[in-house]
Amino acid sequence: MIRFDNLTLGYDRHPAVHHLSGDIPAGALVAVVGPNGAGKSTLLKGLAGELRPIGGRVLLPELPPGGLAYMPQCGDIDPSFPVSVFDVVAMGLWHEIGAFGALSRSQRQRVRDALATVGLSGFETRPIGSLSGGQLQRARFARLILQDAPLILLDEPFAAIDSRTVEDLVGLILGWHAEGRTILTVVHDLEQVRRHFPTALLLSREPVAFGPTAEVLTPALLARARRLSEAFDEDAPECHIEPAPALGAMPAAPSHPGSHPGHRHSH
Ligand SMILES: Nc1ncnc2c1ncn2[C@@H]1O[C@H](COP(=O)(O)OP(=O)(O)OP(=O)(O)O)[C@@H](O)[C@H]1O
Repeated sequence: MIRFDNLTLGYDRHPAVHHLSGDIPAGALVAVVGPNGAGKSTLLKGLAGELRPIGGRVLLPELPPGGLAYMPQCGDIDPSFPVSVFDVVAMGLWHEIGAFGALSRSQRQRVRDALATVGLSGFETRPIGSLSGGQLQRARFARLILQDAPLILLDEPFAAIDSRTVEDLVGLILGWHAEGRTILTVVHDLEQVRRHFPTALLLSREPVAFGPTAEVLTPALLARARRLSEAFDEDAPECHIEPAPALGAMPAAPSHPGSHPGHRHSH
């Protein structure tokens, strides 16, 4: 389970996500939606530990090494770096082999299997910079397959990707969900969310709703998110609004035997 406890995240004390409280149950597949600038990427950065909270905290379950996989929108792979597709994907095994370890035979086979799963067999020796946008996204997913993390955070994984590749990548995500992993994905296309994601978190600087997708993506709640986003004062000096109530629609968190919430990012 992930617990948000009055979490406020931002940059130089300018808040981007205000007073988020509530629980995301273990095993949930959550689409994070909201207008541009709503704080979706900021929330994922906060969860990934890349951003310290301005206030409140995030509680994550105890995770094994490499147990949190975070795929930012971009910037995690430098296409000008002279490295092969195979080597980039093999980085998903870093938590098993360390920074300078050599791959065993079976690990090399797992890299090839992950490439086959995303439809990139035959691309092993290609320089990473020679891939198209969709092929690069497939390679990033292959790396995630190898990381094998119980908690997966994806920031707009379908941006500028053709519909066939989106379908393939959604299939992978649904497979991870069926395996019991917890997945939060920023998605812009609300039709995709309605079709594939059982739960949605609607953000607009502050939480608007969380729960079953059909109850979150209603015209009234989407309009409220738009209004909040338009009314937001970018120049507000620092966090001053009152805490929002905890999100009532958040499903109760199931107990998770063997997991002891670890305190992270407290402020
Ligand atoms: N590194 C940064 N430094 C300062 N402000 C930032 C930084 N990154 C984001 N922001 C601001 O925080 C707010 C939320 O941005 P964020 O990227 O989280 O929104 P988003 O919902 O992911 O938007 P989009 O849908 O456009 O990707 C915006 O006002 C943005 O300008």
